[in-house]
Amino acid sequence: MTTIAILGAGKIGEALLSGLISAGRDPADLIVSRRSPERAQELAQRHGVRALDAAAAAAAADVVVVAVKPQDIEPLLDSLAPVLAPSTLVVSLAAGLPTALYEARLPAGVPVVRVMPNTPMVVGEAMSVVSGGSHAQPEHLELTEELLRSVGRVLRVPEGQQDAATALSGSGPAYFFFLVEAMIDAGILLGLPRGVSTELIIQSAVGAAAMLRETGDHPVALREAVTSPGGTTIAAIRELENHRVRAALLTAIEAAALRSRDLGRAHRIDGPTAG
Ligand SMILES: NC(=O)C1=CN([C@@H]2O[C@H](COP(=O)(O)OP(=O)(O)OC[C@H]3O[C@@H](n4cnc5c(N)ncnc54)[C@H](OP(=O)(O)O)[C@@H]3O)[C@@H](O)[C@H]2O)C=CC1
Ligand SMILES: O=C(O)[C@@H]1CCC=N1
Repeated sequence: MTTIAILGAGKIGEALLSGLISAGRDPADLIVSRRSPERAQELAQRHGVRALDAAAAAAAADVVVVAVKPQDIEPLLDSLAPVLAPSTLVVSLAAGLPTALYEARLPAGVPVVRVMPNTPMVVGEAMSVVSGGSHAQPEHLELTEELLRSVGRVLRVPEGQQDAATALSGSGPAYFFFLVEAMIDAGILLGLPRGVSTELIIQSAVGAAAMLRETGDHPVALREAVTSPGGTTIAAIRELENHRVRAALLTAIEAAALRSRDLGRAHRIDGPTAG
């Protein structure tokens, strides 16, 4: 069986861990690592997996998933370099970090695949966007995609599209949660009990998402079908347009992509950037 080490089992790392276990992967084949050994042990006990420090976990694994914050990558790669060889596949989930950074810091020939997943992997509904580095062979991409398909959908893109993908689907669930939160508050403003407002909005979100996926209809057509002449929806849409919500989304998502690019640029490929 393939042994998988998740280095940095925080929010997205634990989401992957629980998604893989729910999808039927044997916990005996999974290892987790966190900076705090106590937190790693606690997580390991909760999921019935092993906890090791990063270097020991990587040495014992066939696939090393890197899920630390981009700011924490340098010391981690320094600790992994002595234990990794080209027989181990490195899968990076970190926003902004190019495969070239890993390739420069790890032994020659280690295959690296860059992935931008998202948290809905806890319910098997992730969107994961995958790109291979220069030593990644078709079998490395296929193995990565097989793992990620067990927790959702997978799309392969050129690495140059990863910052955009990060802004769209990596961060995307947060935009929907933000919208839902605001819509629930609107129900409170209108005098509904919070529980009622929450149920109305969540079911509307689930229903709208299911229609988008299952009908394949364009979002404009689906919105137009809700928007009766002289009715309630167009009154709300006028306010959304007055408040430039569409422009705000374009600017917000562009800001996320620029931030992803900057996170990558903060690391010189041949060594840490001073200051
Ligand atoms: N959250 C999300 O929705 C998504 C996040 N990502 C990417 O995933 C990465 C992690 O993000 P997120 O999960 O939100 O962050 P978290 O802070 O929740 O998790 C980061 C984890 O890394 C651990 N860590 C740091 N250094 C080491 C080390 N040397 N060895 C082992 N573990 C270490 C931390 O351990 P400790 O807790 O003990 O300090 C922590 O658990 C980022 O690069 C982000 O860009 C990608 C897609 C979506
Ligand atoms: O906010 C972040 O930086 C990470 C990457 C994508 C989602 N969360």
